[in-house]
Amino acid sequence: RQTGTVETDAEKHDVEYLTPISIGTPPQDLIVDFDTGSSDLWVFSTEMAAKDIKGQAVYDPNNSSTSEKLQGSTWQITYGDGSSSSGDVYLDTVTIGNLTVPNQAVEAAKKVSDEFTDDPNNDGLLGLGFSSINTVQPTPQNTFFDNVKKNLDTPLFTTDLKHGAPGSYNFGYIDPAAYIGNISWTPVDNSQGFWGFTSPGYAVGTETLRNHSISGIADTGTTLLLLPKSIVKAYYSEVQGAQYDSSQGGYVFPCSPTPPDFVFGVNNGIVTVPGDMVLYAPIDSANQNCFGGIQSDTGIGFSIFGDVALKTSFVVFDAGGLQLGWAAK
Ligand SMILES: O=C(Cc1ccccc1)Nn1cnc2ccccc21
Repeated sequence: RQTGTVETDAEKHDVEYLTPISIGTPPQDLIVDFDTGSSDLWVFSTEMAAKDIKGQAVYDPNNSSTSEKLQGSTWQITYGDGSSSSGDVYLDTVTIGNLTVPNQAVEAAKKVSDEFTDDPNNDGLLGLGFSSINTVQPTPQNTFFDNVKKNLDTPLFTTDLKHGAPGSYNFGYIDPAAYIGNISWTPVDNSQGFWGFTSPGYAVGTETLRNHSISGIADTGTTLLLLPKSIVKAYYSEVQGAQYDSSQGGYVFPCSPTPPDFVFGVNNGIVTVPGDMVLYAPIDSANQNCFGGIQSDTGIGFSIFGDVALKTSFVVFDAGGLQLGWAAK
């Protein structure tokens, strides 16, 4: 039985968290976005057109003595923000920290959309969602976590994302030094392939929790906290000068004073998103107005507890108990 840990670095404004992995023999090092909101492990590869690669590291299956083409298999994924990629599939050895999976499905990109080409630091994605939504055809493949979990002390991983500082993903154990107080546990609905859960309510600032069921997913691949329009309006009604700016595609408000905290329930506990985390990023060079870290989930069909929510907490993604644990830190 094993456990593992790997450090993840926050990009500017914590827009994404990038984590090192190794693929093949000899090991090829890439840095990818660990994404609990999807379930494909795909990487930039030597099968792509040179014009679509701008600074990323690429996986070369021909340079790995352990790669084996999964004949006839292809993949194609489109994310909620419209970005997309596609290609073919190899089985190869993948190592994260001290954990190795010998025959992991590695999805080699042949095409990626501009959002990925224009993100030089990101060499691909490692899905940590449920394997039921893996896009490989004709036979969907297992995620790294699904393949490694039989070797783990316990089938869970934890996230400890931070604001503008390296965080960590741990596999197979809960580090008691990584959080304070108690872990609030809530059941996971994985029927859509996501780490879905329902929060019982929310509060703005120091008010008492309002009963309002919020069904959403814990998604490290989404930057912001995307909530029902009514809650977003209630929150920004308490932020001086806040307004919906269609040119920015969301609520913006003066970067000072610090806006109120946003609190959401997890079972009988609460998670507090400090006001200064709702100040997602300045939209002008004078840093006068800021884009909000809380925006509407309209059109998605569920809420998304992205990095703005996750980086406030130590979160346990427990596939054994099919539950999520949230703790302060
Ligand atoms: O796509 C989204 C956010 C989103 C926006 C609008 C509707 C639904 C969801 N997150 N995401 C989760 N994993 C991702 C991977 C790449 C890009 C975005 C990714």
